[in-house]
Amino acid sequence: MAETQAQFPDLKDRTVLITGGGSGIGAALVEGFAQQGAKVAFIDIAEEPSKALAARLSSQSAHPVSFYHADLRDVGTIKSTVAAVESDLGAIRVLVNNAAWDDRHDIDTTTEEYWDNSQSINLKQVFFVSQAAAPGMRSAGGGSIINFSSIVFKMNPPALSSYAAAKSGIIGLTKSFAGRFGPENIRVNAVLPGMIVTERQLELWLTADGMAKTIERQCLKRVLKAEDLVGPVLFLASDCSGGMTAQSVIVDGGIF
Ligand SMILES: NC(=O)c1ccc[n+]([C@@H]2O[C@H](COP(=O)([O-])OP(=O)(O)OC[C@H]3O[C@@H](n4cnc5c(N)ncnc54)[C@H](O)[C@@H]3O)[C@@H](O)[C@H]2O)c1
Repeated sequence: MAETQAQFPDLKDRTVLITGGGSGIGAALVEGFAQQGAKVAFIDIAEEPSKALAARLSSQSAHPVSFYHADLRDVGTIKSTVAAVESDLGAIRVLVNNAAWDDRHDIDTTTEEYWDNSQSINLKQVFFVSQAAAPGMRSAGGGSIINFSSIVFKMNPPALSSYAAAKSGIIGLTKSFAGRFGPENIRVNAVLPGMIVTERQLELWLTADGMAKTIERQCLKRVLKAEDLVGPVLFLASDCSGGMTAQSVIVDGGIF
């Protein structure tokens, strides 16, 4: 359940597309926007959890929540899926580029194939989903694009070089897109989460010791969860942040 109580009336009936909405932070965002009465579409590669999420939320939201199964590593698939969302729900006014793959790898043994695959999900698709959604936003009079980066690239992570490169690349991409699209009233901002405890993170990467060390570095002495991203993203999506673009918003409990 998304925890934010805030209401952003301008988001009601607005078409919102969230990539990687089937689990983790993306799923909390799907729920958060649905609670605002937005028309929410999300893309994911994970069929079962995504279908279950869409079914659960559709029964309790003003509009049905629409799941589109797609592999974002394929640019043709991105184009056809964005076109399908627009055809079903109208021009996308809010795009949240949330999907990613934070796999660990050793620099010495990383292959070209691994690198290309990692960049295609962590960076390349952010460009092409935004490129595909922008013309509709432009025709509709404007919009808001929110790109998920990470604080991790500032922390010298030894086993995340490709992911860190992509996440820092998203900052540059955000600023370039903001410059290009600002005159068309399309705002583009980045969000940099810190350690966000999700089921997947707990399964794959997080240990009790690692979590304690991160909380030690945070000003806020508690675990941050997916729901902690909902309020900041709703704010960036809403006209309440209408003067903000090209910015990086850190949500890390005060590490930076
Ligand atoms: N969880 C954290 O601690 C943390 C920290 C910093 C930044 N972030 C960023 O926040 C965002 C969400 O993080 P999360 O932990 O919820 O991520 P996650 O890995 O749990 O979720 C990503 C979603 O993207 C989907 N996805 C992966 N590959 C795909 C593909 N090829 N096509 C379509 N969908 C695909 C997955 O199925 C999943 O539902 C990511 O951009 C991540 O980099 C997370």
